[in-house]
Amino acid sequence: MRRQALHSQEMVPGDDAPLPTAPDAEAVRSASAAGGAGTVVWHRDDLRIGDNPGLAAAAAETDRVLPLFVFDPAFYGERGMACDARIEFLHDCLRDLDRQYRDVGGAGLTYAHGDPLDVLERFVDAGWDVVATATASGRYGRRRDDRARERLGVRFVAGDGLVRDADRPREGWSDHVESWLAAEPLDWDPRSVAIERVGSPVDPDRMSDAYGVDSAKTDVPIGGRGPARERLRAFAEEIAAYPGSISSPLDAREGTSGLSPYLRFGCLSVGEVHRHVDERAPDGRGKSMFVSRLFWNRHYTQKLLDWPGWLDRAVNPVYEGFNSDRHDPGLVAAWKEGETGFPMVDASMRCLRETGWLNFRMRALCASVYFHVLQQPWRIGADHFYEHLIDGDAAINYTQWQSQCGLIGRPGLRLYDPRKQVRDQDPDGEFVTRWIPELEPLPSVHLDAPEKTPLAVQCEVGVRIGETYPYPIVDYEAARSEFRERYGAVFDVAAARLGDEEIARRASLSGGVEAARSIAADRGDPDGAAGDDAGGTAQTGLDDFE
Ligand SMILES: Cc1cc2nc3c(=O)[nH]c(=O)nc-3n(C[C@H](O)[C@H](O)[C@H](O)COP(=O)(O)OP(=O)(O)OC[C@H]3O[C@@H](n4cnc5c(N)ncnc54)[C@H](O)[C@@H]3O)c2cc1C
Repeated sequence: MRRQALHSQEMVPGDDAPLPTAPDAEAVRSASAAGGAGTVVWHRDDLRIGDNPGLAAAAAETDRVLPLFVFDPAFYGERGMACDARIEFLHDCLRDLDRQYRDVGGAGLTYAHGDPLDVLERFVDAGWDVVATATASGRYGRRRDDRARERLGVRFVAGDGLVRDADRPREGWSDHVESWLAAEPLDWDPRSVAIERVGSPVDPDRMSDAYGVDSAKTDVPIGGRGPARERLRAFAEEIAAYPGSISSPLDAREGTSGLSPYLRFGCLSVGEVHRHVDERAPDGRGKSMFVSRLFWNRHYTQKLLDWPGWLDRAVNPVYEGFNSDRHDPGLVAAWKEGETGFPMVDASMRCLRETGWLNFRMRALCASVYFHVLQQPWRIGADHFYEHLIDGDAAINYTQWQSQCGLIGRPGLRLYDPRKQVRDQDPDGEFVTRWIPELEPLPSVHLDAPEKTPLAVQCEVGVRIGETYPYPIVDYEAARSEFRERYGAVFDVAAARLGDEEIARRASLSGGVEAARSIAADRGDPDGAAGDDAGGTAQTGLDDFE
């Protein structure tokens, strides 16, 4: 059975938790009676004490804060859709957050376990207020936060650069983010507040034991602010090399910032990263390209804030269920295992499973081949990425998947050719043979399409395509043309749907509702005339955020 998604509507967390809800009500009551109640700061994906909107707001209003992290059973075990390596990374970040509080003279972080609402209720009943930093989440997190607000009066403090409560969030959006990035960090004075803690029987080690967390991944970064700051400092010094390192899967591992897991868990704020690079990194193309990526981070996160359906429904209803009738578990399994017969895809998928990270280009390639060539349902692929990525971020992962697959219905769909990617990004076959050692003996000139290697060469080097390594699992050219035909056949109808106010809003394009409407006007045909060039090879850059 496939794992239940965290964001699914039906999820009921906590019903099979192997640990009791903790700390218990009595422990909370007696700690509160001893020193009086103040404000609980409920940490979620903001695992830092600096530049933290929720914490800064609490510290400004009270002289007693209690930082709390609740281990939610929904994120663990079979239903959690998080690989053990991501959980271990989270646990590193939590130990580090505990240290951050102790380093400024506080008692540390209180750990709890259970349905967050049940845990928070114990504090509210004992007289505490609760504050949290607002975040963009899917249906599960949204429902949890709505209930926390309504039932317990939890206050969510915005400050992440996203536009909330606006009728048209995309109007003036870039200016808004730019001025947010230029703002001063949210400081607070640790000497002005007592940082309290309630003893609890749970901590990261106990959670790992209880849920059997034991990662087999390798080369995974250590979580926490120290490693994050070190990575940021080193990257800023080498930023000039960034543009040349982005596309190759080998160069990117050291040449891009590697900050994504730290941003995902909030060890660093986006603003802090921006400030450091702005002040310390040399001006040039590397710096401006990197800063544009920080905008993309906010852009894709804004999309999820604008419409939670990104996680489970095609943004353009015309593409809902596309490829579902062709679902072939054998093709999906081959893609997940790195056994498709397309070396760049297979090397990337094995690398993802083993290390939990891939550069942007290879993520896009694997998503493209999965949806456009193997023609499989997008969400199964997106869930697999989400499970294995250490930086697995619901907002970015699922919106990127839908964009890469072409589910928005805008022109400029990009189809990646896995053989060209070998020739362009790995001409010596270093990446491919690192992850597919069975191809090591093959001369690198054959690594883009091993099935075309002359039999005499195969015999000579002892690699038999079809035995040592699979033939391509589908005929690339035929599958691609078939996809283009199927996709193109409904493209004009899909483009027309972008003219609907509701669809235009949920698409959350960088140009807002107007941009969606103009696609509908230029390319849409509600009566469904086939767009024979739709899904063509147009290579849009990402500078328009798609
Ligand atoms: C199908 C697919 C799924 C993805 N899933 C995720 C995910 O779950 N989590 C995630 O953080 N990124 C995701 N990305 C975006 C991107 O691949 C990663 O952010 C990047 O590879 C992380 O490495 P880095 O920190 O060294 O990146 P850098 O190039 O150093 O970029 C710095 C930061 O900018 C942001 N960023 C960079 N590229 C993008 C982008 N295209 N979209 C949005 N933000 C971006 C990230 O926060 C990143 O950490 C996905 C991309 C694709 C195509």
